[in-house]
Amino acid sequence: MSDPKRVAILISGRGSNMKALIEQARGYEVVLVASNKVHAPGLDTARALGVPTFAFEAKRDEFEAALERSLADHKIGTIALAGYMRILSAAFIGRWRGRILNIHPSLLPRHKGLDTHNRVLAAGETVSGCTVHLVSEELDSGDVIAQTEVPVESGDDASRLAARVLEAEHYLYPKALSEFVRR
Ligand SMILES: Nc1nc2c(c(=O)[nH]1)N[C@@H](CN(C=O)c1ccc(C(=O)N[C@@H](CCC(=O)O)C(=O)O)cc1)CN2
Ligand SMILES: NCC(=O)N[C@@H]1O[C@H](COP(=O)([O-])[O-])[C@@H](O)[C@H]1O
Repeated sequence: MSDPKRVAILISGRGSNMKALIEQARGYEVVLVASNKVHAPGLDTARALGVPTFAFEAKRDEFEAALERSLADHKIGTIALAGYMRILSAAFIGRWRGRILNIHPSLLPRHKGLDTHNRVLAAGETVSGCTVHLVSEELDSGDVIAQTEVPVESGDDASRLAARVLEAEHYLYPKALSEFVRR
């Protein structure tokens, strides 16, 4: 039987949000870190923190089928995407509706998709931020769970803004997940 408090994190890269979710876990347990990239640096971080990992490189459907077997084996009830750089299939979303969260580095619904910080700067925004949202079939369009505003400062480039927003993400995501699993 799956348990909403048993969380799997999906990553594709360094996983700094994954590290924050593991280290600041309150009211939930991260029991698996999974990746579609076998050399994702975040996998080493997870192992160093004592969290079991699953990594497999395959076409989307094949990866998702193997992932779901691992999720079932670990009795996962909630999935947290953390820099997972792949679109989840509609079939997967349908089976996990309402149980997948993601963090996005803008104030959704503004600036969905990739290259977010450059687009925020190009739009002349004075305030940016990050959003924890439910994951639906349409990219970055699920219900908003939590948001934090972050100022855009004069002289910001994408890298400086990204670093400021990432700091806010590392606070927002664990807090939002802790409240989500208790809802
Ligand atoms: N079905 C959904 N899947 C995902 C969502 C979502 O809202 N619905 N959120 C994304 C968010 N994201 C990163 O966090 C993300 C955004 C865009 C892309 C993307 O365009 N990927 C391309 C190429 C990826 C690759 O190089 O393999 C693609 O999948 O065609 C990825 C991630 C996470 N998934
Ligand atoms: N659209 C998704 C997206 O842009 N996600 C962003 O990728 C970074 C991953 O960092 P991390 O791997 O260190 O957590 C984070 O800033 C996250 O918001």
